[in-house]
Amino acid sequence: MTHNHPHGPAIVTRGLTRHFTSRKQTVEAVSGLDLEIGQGELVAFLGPNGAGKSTTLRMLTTLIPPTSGTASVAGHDVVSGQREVRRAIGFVGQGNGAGHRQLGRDELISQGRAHGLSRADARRRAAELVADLELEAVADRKVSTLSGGQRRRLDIAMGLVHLPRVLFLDEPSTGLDPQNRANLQELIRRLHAESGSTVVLTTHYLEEADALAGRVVVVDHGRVIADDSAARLKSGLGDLVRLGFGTASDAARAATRLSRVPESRVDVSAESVDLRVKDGSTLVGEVLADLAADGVPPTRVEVARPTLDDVFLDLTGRSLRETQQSPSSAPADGSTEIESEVAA
Ligand SMILES: Nc1ncnc2c1ncn2[C@@H]1O[C@H](COP(=O)(O)OP(=O)(O)OP(=O)(O)O)[C@@H](O)[C@H]1O
Repeated sequence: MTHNHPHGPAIVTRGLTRHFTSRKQTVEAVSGLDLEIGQGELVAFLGPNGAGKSTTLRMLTTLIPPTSGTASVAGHDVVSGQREVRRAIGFVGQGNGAGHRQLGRDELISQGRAHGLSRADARRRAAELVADLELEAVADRKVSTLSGGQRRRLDIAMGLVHLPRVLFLDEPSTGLDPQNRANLQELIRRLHAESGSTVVLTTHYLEEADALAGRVVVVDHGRVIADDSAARLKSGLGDLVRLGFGTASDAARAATRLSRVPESRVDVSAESVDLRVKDGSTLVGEVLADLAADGVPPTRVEVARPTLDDVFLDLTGRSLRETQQSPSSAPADGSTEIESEVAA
């Protein structure tokens, strides 16, 4: 399943903005989004509930028009070239696209027919997708009997029936258990690698953005607040060395000492001092020796690699985890955390 792409980026937005007015109140769901996504990129839009991720996707997939600004997808304007955009894209929304008493395979065939394939081509395409996405166990069961994870896989197959050049997935793994979420992520990764399609997904799972996307666009209050690879976003922040002390005055003395560490940031809170510094795990030995020499050895030390949540916290002053409403919110997000107790 590879494509011959026309030249130019897959997605370009300029000042893309969408307002909603309800009960005389105007909500600026997306405010002046400027974005360029190249062909073949896998991009995650990461942000808390209400950040504007779905609204952005709904504009890019021509479901709603922008209030102002422009967007083009696969070389076509989302307003004047709505039909062409629709032909070029696949969209898997938050709800289940498949939800009938039909068999999974028949759903796929119907979808192919809806995209203008002949019956024979639709059958062939459905068979291809069943094989590619390993949907054999799903294809000959009624859609209504499938588990959440199986339905999401079938939904994705439905979005791929017409070989879209750009695939949009709105919160593909919301509501799935960790195992199904991991399986789905693996499917998306493989699909992206094999098809060469551009894939844009939204998520509020930190570990999903971290694991899946070459590029993470962090969105908050309708604006892009960061846009880079997860690795670069995190390395820009530095490791966190958290030191605990017996008393607040020891912590304050240690903080004064630590403020001399080059290219670092020090925050004191009661008996605890946070040192943000690149290569914290390498530096920690030196830091402990210095503090011991100054007569303020810490009673507790933790070194944590930065997470995308730390990036979000640094940018907004809020934790993405705290802003999540999902009850099945993600566990640890792939960071390694080394913790060691130091004898007082
Ligand atoms: N049809 C609508 N009418 C009024 N307000 C809307 C409408 N759709 C979205 N909004 C508002 O726009 C803002 C952005 O919503 P959007 O659904 O794009 O956020 P999101 O980042 O996708 O959130 P979630 O992660 O919860 O899906 C929110 O304040 C939301 O309440």
